[in-house]
Amino acid sequence: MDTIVAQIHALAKAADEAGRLNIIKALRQVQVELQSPKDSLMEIAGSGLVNAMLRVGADIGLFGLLAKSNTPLKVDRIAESTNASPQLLERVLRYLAATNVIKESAANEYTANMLTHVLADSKGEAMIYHGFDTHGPVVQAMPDFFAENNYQDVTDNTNTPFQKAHNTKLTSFEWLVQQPKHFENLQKVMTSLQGSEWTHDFDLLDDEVQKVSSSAPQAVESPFFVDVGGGHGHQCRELGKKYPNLLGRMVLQDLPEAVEKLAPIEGVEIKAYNFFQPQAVTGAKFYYLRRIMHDWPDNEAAAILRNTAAAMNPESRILIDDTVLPDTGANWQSTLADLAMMAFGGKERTEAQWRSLAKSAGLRVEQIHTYVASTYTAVVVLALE
Ligand SMILES: C[S@@+](CC[C@H](N)C(=O)[O-])C[C@H]1O[C@@H](n2cnc3c(N)ncnc32)[C@H](O)[C@@H]1O
Repeated sequence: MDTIVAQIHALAKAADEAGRLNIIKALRQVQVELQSPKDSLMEIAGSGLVNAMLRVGADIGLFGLLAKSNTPLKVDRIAESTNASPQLLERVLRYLAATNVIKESAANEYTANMLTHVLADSKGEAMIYHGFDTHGPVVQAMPDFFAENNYQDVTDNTNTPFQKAHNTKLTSFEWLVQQPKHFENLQKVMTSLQGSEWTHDFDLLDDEVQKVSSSAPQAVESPFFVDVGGGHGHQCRELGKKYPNLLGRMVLQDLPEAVEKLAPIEGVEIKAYNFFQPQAVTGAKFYYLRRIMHDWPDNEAAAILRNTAAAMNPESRILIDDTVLPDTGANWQSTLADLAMMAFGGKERTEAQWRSLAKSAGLRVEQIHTYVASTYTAVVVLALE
């Protein structure tokens, strides 16, 4: 068995990203095929428990404790540091080790594994809380919501499982900005999803950046890149690192609650902006919307695009950084993302859906730059019609 595992590790190490994902897909398939009906039913019975125990682990600081320790820790020592009883811990830790969240090193003794380190990081912790506190109740509400709404598609973001779960009439973002802790977790989660891969081999971007003088930083009156709904500004930072000549010509926009307390970012003008209002930065070369469109139903998504289009000149382009779903065979990650977006009124879109959305806002799809083929992640370039 160890030889097979070592061989799989070697294969994954030699593979590119698509190959790595294919190996995981094959392993999941093998697991399903090897499971007896009893195994499968037990797994279904326990679904949700891992998330609850992850939340408990984060609450008591378990992952940070294990990750920081150079040696394995006995349960009694963990109990002292966390104020949880050793008896409770013994049972919780045993389960977390059995589900590969932490590693059991000896009887009643535990250490961190790779996953523990991911969860100990502040972004991992934000994902635990976002998944359990914000998204978890929404998932629970989905079956009853669908039944009450006669199993119709979710197209109105004021009537979704989100409102049912959180007992609110507000849309998801209206609610989130009133819940600073939840909103902060979402922003942190966003900084952990993807880096600047979208810039790789993107000829349009490279060509346009070339045109920007590489001499002294220029005034922001002629902005080049506007990150609309850019959260904590991680994309502007990445772009500034890759293309220092853009410093001084980038603008970060997001809701006041997201940007008002943000520390300054070198070379980036930070502006509070609601994308349902007219876009005040006119004539920029690029308006970049990453993971924005998929948060909204078609009507709202078209309104955002129309507000942006009204600020564009014929040379301007909108860069939508999102998923382009394939017509068949979509993988579990993208289908999961689609249902997760549906839960508050958003959706992942196929190429035909992107084209029709662009047209409805007076725009045309000029190019689709797919930068991670295995996850269908692409920059959809829109120009004025
Ligand atoms: C899913 S996050 C994506 C953040 C960032 N673009 C990224 O890819 O990491 C959605 C972003 O849209 C922002 N947002 C939501 N409603 C907005 C609005 N009406 N105007 C401007 N930004 C908004 C949120 O604050 C959040 O930062």
